[in-house]
Amino acid sequence: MEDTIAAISTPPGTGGIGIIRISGEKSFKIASRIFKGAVEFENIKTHTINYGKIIDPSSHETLDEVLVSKMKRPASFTKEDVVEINCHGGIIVLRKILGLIVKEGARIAEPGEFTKRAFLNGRIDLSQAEAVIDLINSKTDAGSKAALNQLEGKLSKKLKEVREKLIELIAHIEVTVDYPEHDIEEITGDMVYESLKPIKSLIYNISETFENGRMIREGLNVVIVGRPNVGKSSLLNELSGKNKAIVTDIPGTTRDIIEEYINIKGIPIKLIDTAGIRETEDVVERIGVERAKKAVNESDLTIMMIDGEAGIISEDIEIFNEVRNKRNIVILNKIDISSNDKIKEIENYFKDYNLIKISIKTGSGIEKIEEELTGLFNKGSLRLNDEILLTNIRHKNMIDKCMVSIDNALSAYDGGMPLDMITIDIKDAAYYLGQITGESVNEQVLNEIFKRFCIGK
Ligand SMILES: Nc1nc2c(c(=O)[nH]1)N(C=O)[C@@H](CNc1ccc(C(=O)N[C@@H](CCC(=O)O)C(=O)O)cc1)CN2
Ligand SMILES: Nc1nc2c(ncn2[C@@H]2O[C@H](COP(=O)(O)OP(=O)(O)OP(=O)(O)O)[C@@H](O)[C@H]2O)c(=O)[nH]1
Ligand SMILES: [K+]
Repeated sequence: MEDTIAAISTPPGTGGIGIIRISGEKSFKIASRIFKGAVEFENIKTHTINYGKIIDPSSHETLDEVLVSKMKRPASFTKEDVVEINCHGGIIVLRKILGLIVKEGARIAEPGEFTKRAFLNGRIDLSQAEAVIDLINSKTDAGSKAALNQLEGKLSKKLKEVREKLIELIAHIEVTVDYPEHDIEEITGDMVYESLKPIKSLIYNISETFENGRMIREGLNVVIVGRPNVGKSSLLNELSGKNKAIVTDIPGTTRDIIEEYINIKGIPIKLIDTAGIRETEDVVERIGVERAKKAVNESDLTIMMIDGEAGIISEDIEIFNEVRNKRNIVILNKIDISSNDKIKEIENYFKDYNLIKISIKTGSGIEKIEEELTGLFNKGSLRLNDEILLTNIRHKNMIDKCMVSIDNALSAYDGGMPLDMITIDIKDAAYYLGQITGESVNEQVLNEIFKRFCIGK
């Protein structure tokens, strides 16, 4: 018999209500021992919520006044008998009740164990279980929508279809190879080739969605660079609408990297304000400079800022040299106090680049930056509702391995290999898809995945 598991499923700390969840064969028996309400627990109807008290049967001490829900298997999250106790939120009371439940025969659940059981008992597949983690951890609206889509099984459904097609193909080849005398229609190399081609393009298309998927999950990485005092911190503050970065008129006040998540039309953007890329004798600042260079290398876009009042100086050019080969936009700031000559000079220097003129002080031009940022993302049209989106690097790796296997099968055919050799690659392809849905996944991968969950999930 599987252990009966229990955990506090609400976040640590004080809240209005705290929920303890119990799952497994003993959960109803345990609840009967500790719950006293108008109706005996065993007579409570499944999927109802009931008022009563939690009383320690050995000391007769009342621990809390609660609402208890009963969910009879298999119609529960884990597909096991589940009891949920809604307590008053204090951690002391919650721990006391959890202790009592353990004394009565349950054990404390490991992180993610409820969800792991939901997976092992077949209620959700592996990619859906992973979507639960993503949903919990999502930082933005778009990120949580993508996770919810995955939780609803859109990705799984597609991949299962493809995997079934591959398996049918393998079966057909095996019958052809092993029982040539049977009167089923024999499969030819050409037929295998023709079946694999559309699968390859489908897998390729799914793989391609990862670029957007990653951005949705993690946010677009945007790094702001420029020499001291051009207005980097001011821009970060303006775009984020908060006052996180320190704005001063002493050059070099941004000594380190400041990160801020913002949301423009539902698109998550991680803005990074740097100390500027430039050589310096100051040790503290030099570390900042190294980190700035690293941030630029990892960014999806860099915003290079120029001070329109001061015009271009050699330091601007040095900084621009670090980012000119990256995806970038150039911002001419402080147009409110820039002379026409300086503006012309800057326009001329950056005539082959995307130059946006703004004044953070007056607010002019800021919306052009926002358009530029959202435009990067799927050319501005974020269609999340019905699209499959790969957001998980593990899934992306498996999809790519699947693609390589299909490619190998196709080139094995081109190279005149016999059908039974080609099936080896097709089997690999099916195996990799199964690694995403959990149909061919091993214990170690499972443990890796579920340990990322929080306790009580
Ligand atoms: N109190 C509480 N809230 C919660 C959860 C929970 O476990 N407990 N969930 C946990 O993550 C999420 C809800 N997800 C759930 C998904 C399926 C089932 C469930 O019982 N499914 C059954 C019966 C469905 C039905 O009655 O139609 C099934 O699929 O067989 C429960 C919760 C979020 N909120
Ligand atoms: N007139 C005018 N002043 C601005 C504008 N944008 C920023 N400033 C001012 O320029 C000064 C420097 O701005 P910051 O945002 O601190 O510049 P920074 O690039 O982050 O500076 P460091 O941290 O030194 O690298 C502040 O006094 C701002 O108020 C603008 O559009 N017009
Ligand atoms: K600053």
